[in-house]
Amino acid sequence: MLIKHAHIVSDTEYMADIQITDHIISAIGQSLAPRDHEQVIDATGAIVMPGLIDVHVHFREPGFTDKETIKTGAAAAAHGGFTTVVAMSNLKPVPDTVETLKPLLEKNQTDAKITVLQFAPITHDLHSDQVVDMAALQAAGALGFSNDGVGVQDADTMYQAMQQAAKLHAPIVAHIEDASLMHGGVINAGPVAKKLNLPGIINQTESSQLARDLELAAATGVHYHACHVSTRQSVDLIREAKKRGVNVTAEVSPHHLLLDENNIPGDNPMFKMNPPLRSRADHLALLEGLQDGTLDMIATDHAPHTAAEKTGSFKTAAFGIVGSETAFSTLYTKLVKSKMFTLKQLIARMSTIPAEKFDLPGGHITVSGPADLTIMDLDTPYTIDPADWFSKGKNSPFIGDKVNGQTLYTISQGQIAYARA
Ligand SMILES: NC(=O)N[C@@H](CC(=O)O)C(=O)O
Ligand SMILES: [Zn+2]
Ligand SMILES: [Zn+2]
Repeated sequence: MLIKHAHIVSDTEYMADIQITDHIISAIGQSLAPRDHEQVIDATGAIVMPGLIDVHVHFREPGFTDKETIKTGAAAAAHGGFTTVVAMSNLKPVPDTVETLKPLLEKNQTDAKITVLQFAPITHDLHSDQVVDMAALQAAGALGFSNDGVGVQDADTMYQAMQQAAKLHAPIVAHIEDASLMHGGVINAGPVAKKLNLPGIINQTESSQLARDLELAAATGVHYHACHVSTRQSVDLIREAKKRGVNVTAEVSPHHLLLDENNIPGDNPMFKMNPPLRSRADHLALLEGLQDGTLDMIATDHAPHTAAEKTGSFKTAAFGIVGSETAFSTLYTKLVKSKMFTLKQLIARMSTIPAEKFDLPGGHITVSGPADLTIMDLDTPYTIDPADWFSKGKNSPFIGDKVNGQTLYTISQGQIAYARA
């Protein structure tokens, strides 16, 4: 395959042609000539960036395939420009043994045109007592360990898990939530919760468990990754922990970067997710944390649910929104076009940095590197419409928004995973 007239935006920005042989970038140069029978893509007017990488998606298979399957989730990710994703393990059965993990890993390969990697759980059945056999699950192919969906409530369980993971050089990827502080909350504790008469979730539900975990991470040396950071207190704790050398990385979701509780238009569960949209002050702290590197990367927390689960009230609807097919366009439109971030900074946080921190392929456009590339049209505005999506989940607060950033091609391991018709 030959990509002509590529405006490459990676570590540096320049014009070149890119030649792909099998799954590798074989040449980057000026006026490369097509080989016999070579497929030629003319990228004139678009940008070519390293394929996006999302370390936090929910594909719901096995167990909840009315919400999403590996096939639909991976197609949605490819449509969003992602060439590698890492899937969470809040599934049924939870892949907490080699017997349940193996078939899932196989299906991640066969049903996806992009690279789908997998976290195994930290504990059996996501309960807070018994740590899984991490060595066996890692040997079977798990990238790391996460109980995403629920916090690990017992400190000693987390401590033991971190000790095991540290030995294996495997990351602990934490959904940080002290269940005893939830009190049935469904929205951020604050003026909007009061106005809508809904039970609130205080910031300390997240930050108090994060403080515990950072102490345990410091003691064990494990690579500790904080999922969907949502509060200013968490940003402060991570900034301080990094200063003293704790091996911590953190992600923030597009919705927490783009919205806060003031954007919630009444009791509409399209705006319900865990952790919730926080205050304006929290929102600004997350943007600042992403800017200064306290928050390393952006991850979507793509969380599809059925239409029935996302209608009605905040009180009864499921937590979570989809993100794969809107992340790049919404972030590009609101953060880059407004000049808050440069395009290079956004791409670093959506590709280069997650690749580096989780030791994943891609993140750069280089000769001999993997042919994981996304060709993106930044010029043509369009309106976000779930009818265009591959995901089964249509639960998004961004429906109807006018954005720029439309994927033309997603090329994963040298193969076209998505092409705009
Ligand atoms: N984020 C959510 O609101 N929901 C996620 C779980 C999670 O990411 O914690 C889900 O699995 O639906
Ligand atoms: Zn979570
Ligand atoms: Zn999640």
